[in-house]
Amino acid sequence: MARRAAPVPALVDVDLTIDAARLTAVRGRSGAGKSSLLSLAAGLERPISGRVVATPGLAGGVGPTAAPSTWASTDLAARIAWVPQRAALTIVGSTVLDSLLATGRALGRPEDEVRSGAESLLADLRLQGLEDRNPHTLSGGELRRLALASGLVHGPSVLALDEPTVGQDRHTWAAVVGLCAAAAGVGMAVLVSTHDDDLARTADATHVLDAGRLAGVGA
Ligand SMILES: Nc1ncnc2c1ncn2[C@@H]1O[C@H](COP(=O)(O)OP(=O)(O)OP(=O)(O)O)[C@@H](O)[C@H]1O
Repeated sequence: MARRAAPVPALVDVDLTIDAARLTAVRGRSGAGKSSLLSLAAGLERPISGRVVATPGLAGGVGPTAAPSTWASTDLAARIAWVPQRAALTIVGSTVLDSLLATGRALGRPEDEVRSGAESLLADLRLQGLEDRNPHTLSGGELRRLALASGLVHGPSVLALDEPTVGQDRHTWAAVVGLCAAAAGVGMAVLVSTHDDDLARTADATHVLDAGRLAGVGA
């Protein structure tokens, strides 16, 4: 019988502040802990020790010395958008447009605001013309852009994006990166994990994870 390996922590001693109105990138090798960090920052998982906190001005952070968590007392889903690598997880409607409207409605935004926001996101992300398509018929890159639109449609305060530029061509890459910058520009705390040097160069701050530890600020 195979012996069970001892558990290995995905993150160790991570102390990171994610600022509002900034694009923060996390880089690191495959398996370094980037997705785990995003998942903690988005409140999807709890750390074994330490805390994930949000402050009223909406900086978020992960760290052992942070003040008591306020996430529990807030409408978490409305404040945070998490767009995972497996984008299909975030798609909830029967058509592309429906999926955006459903997300916006579920999070309590007024119908006209949701609709105009959805249409504008589809245009910004070069998805116009695909409104009536079943999301399952989209290409991988289209599906990832739709997931990004779903993350933005309710105007969250924190946007956590796991490798958002994977599968994009030159034009759609520019659309995705432009929207990430625009989200930070309107005050969101945008956190991206990425292997994409060009995306990392556009970030306001870049951190490097190495085997679960923050190994410094990278170029
Ligand atoms: N649910 C889990 N159970 C066991 N191990 C896990 C789990 N989730 C992540 N890990 C392990 O934790 C480590 C960090 O994984 P994580 O997905 O955060 O890495 P990553 O830096 O995002 O990698 P990639 O760039 O390949 O997406 C990896 O060794 C991974 O195998």
